[in-house]
Amino acid sequence: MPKKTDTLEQKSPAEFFAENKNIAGFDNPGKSLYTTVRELVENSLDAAESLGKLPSIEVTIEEVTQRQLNKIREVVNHERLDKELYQDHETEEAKRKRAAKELKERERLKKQLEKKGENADAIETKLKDAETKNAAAASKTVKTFYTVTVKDNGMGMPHKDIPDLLGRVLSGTKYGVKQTRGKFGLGAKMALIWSKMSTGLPIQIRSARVNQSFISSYTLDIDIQRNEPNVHQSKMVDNPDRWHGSELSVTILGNWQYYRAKIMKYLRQIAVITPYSHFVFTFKAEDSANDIHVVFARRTEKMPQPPKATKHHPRSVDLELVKQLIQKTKYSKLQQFLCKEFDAINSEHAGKLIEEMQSGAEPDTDLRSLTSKQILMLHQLLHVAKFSDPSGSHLSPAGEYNLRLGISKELHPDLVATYQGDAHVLEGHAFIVEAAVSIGGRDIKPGINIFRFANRIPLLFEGGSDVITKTALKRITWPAYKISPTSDKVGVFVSIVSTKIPYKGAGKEYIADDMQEMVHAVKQSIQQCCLQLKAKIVKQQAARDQHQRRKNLVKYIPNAARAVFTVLESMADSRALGPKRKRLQDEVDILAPVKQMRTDEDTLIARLTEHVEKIDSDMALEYQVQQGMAEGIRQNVFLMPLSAQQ
Ligand SMILES: Nc1ncnc2c1ncn2[C@@H]1O[C@H](COP(=O)(O)OP(=O)(O)OP(=O)(O)O)[C@@H](O)[C@H]1O
Repeated sequence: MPKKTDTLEQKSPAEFFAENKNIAGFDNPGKSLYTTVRELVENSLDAAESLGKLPSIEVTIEEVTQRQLNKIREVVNHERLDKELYQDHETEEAKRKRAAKELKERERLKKQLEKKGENADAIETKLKDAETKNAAAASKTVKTFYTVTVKDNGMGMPHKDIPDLLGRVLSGTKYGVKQTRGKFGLGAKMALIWSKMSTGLPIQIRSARVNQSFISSYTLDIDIQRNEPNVHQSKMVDNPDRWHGSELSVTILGNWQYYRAKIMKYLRQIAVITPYSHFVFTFKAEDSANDIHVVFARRTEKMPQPPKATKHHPRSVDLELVKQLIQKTKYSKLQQFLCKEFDAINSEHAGKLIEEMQSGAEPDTDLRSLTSKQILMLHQLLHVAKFSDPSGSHLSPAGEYNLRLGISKELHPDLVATYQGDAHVLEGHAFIVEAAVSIGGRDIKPGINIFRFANRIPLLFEGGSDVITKTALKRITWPAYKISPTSDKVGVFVSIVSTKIPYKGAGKEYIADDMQEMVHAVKQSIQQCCLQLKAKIVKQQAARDQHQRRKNLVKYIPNAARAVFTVLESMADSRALGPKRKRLQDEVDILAPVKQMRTDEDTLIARLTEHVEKIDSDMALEYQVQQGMAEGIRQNVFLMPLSAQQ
């Protein structure tokens, strides 16, 4: 029995997500800054790619101090009356103790670095870094705010839909069966909810559709209790240049200091997976000396074919979805409905399925007259009947070319191998796994460095539980491919695309490791890259061995020549030649040139060097021939004279 005081309450979706921000990746101010950038950038990429436009995206983060924020909000910045009331107040005694502790820590660090043999400049830089970190920690009670602005050249949003798209949680245009980065209709709204909770400032939007004569300009926030947009201002501004795209700007509480590395890593990885995009990133600090400006330039105009919307696969639909489809479809007859609304069912197949239902329904039964029982039977049958798998042709993987290009441009590895697998199926949704494995390169640490992507988004958090991390670390026998998982600098890049990425959670951080189909496809694609690398590594190793052998032989030539020449000299000098010595002299006749001083030590060195080089190139040729034969059947090429074409 509920207690009398128990009152029934209902929450709107916006309230739920405001109270459980971590579910959507807004765990703390730093992570919220990261997720805001990420959600806006991903919307921009979706918007440009769906138009078939090469994305050009500008990301700006501008530091806003509490004072500046108050000015924007028209709140008077008051002087503190009682300093002791404040968290950041430090007594003289506490200040003295902190300074002593920092000095001690500095000395300890200095000694440690000197012991490691670091030079004076490096020591000074590291001490400065440590001081900056201390200062950041000491000032952690001082809150910093940021205005995040992301501008794109995408398809823009219809004027009348903007309030709903950006001010109502769980509304969006990406719920269909199509590969998109966005899926939940949540990301941009979470940024708005966080801005409302942390600064109270609304979001600013400018947006224009292709060939639109005006630019929509909105200032809006969200009524969290009602899950409704709250429009402060809406205008249509002239668009003489026919600009199209969107620009969203939101001011939130954040922590650049702690999340700077993650944000930069995110941008760099998104540049790897979309080398056809152009990103301009600017950080405007309060002190302009700390400003950052980075351009991730477009390296190719070759964009993957955009993903296509597809139909629901019969194995992927639940009972509710079947009912919804029946309500929404424009088709009125059962047979038509089955073959038009589902993937993998043609008209004949639909007829057979209806017969198999044995429910009294006929191919031309009116859909709206189906009883609940008949719908139940249909749903059951869709999950037990045999259907061909979705083909995956509607998906848009990055492609081996783009993957290789992105990795080469950002990391400059010594070796890289790529592989794109066939389409596989998970709960009625097709997915494709692509992989690349690289060796060496810039900013890569010795060991296995994993880069995860899903629907061309980098995944940077919760890697430990992810199917890609677990497979790369536990299911690949690296030494079998002549790769050392501890001392080689190995980059493992895996990108999964699907109409439904099986993320754990709305934060889109990782894909679970408990789906056999996924585990198998990820493992296979990494292994295929490793096989290609093994062939290259073996060749490199053989070339290195050969080079070493030659080096060793050449190294001993002067000694050997000297020894041989001394022997020859003493033989030539010898007056008493026995019969055996005579025979040798007849057969080889090498002593005469020595006697006449036509052969000296240098001649021997030159001849020996010539001989080593000849043997070396003979062996190299033999090796090439063997390799050529080992690499499989060659196709004959027939050449004909140009005159034969007439
Ligand atoms: N830059 C943009 N250009 C065009 N449309 C946009 C842009 N940003 C957002 N939208 C529209 O607003 C909708 C809502 O965006 P939101 O980020 O809230 O969710 P989503 O991208 O659909 O899904 P998810 O929560 O998984 O990111 C999108 O579906 C899209 O239609």
